Amino acid sequence: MTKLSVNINKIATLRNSRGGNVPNLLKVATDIEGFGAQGITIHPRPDERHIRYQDARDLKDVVTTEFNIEGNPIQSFMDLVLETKPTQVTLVPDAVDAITSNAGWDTISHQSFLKEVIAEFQQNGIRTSIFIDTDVKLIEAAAKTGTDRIELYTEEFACQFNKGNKDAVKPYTEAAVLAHELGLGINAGHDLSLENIQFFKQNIPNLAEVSIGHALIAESLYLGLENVVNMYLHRLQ
Ligand SMILES: CC(=O)[C@@H](O)[C@H](O)COP(=O)(O)O
Ligand SMILES: NCC(=O)COP(=O)(O)O
Repeated sequence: MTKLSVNINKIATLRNSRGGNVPNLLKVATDIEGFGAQGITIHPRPDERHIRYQDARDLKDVVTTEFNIEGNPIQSFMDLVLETKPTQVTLVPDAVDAITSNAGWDTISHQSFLKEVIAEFQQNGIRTSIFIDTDVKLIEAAAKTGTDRIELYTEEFACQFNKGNKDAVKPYTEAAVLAHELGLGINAGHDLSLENIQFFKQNIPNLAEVSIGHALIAESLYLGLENVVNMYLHRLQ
């Protein structure tokens, strides 16, 4: 079974746009769990443009499924994760000014740094995952960091799938086979959607978890619009 961890960054984006507490991030997380999702993912960025560090602290007491915190392990992020002790930390090498995550780790040149931070998280009972591209050498080097899992960075797959190029899944299949042989757990995420998720799942052996946010929230808005417009019309009769 592949677990679905819902990334709620975009709920925080919407909340922050008005400065109040609508939508209520904690209630949304609880409801998503109630609807059956097996995890909640957040990606607090240093500028706190969506998820705030305080959200991570508040969610810690609310999330009852798998809690996954993603981010670049700068000192403030490390302190937050060690304080909140989520189920899993996903390390992402994103620049401070990145609009969204746009690269996986170079696990060769950052090998000793990754080893060090991964060991610290694991000593504190936190499962680790590394956001990574499909390159064989990077997967082999990831295994040497001691990480529990990798998260395959799926933007390129999603982009090619959208253009009708289904062969784009092949490097992901090969990376997953190799990762499994090396004893790594396999997660995946970025731009996964209702359109591409079934095909991706069918082609990736041992896929433990996907984290999905942007498309899932956009699809929820769209699929919910008819219902809500009609509820307003009913109240206006
Ligand atoms: C690692 C990853 O792919 C996601 O966390 C993605 O970066 C979502 O972050 P944003 O919501 O800030 O785009
Ligand atoms: N790790 C990927 C994630 O949490 C969500 O990415 P996206 O669906 O918002 O692109």
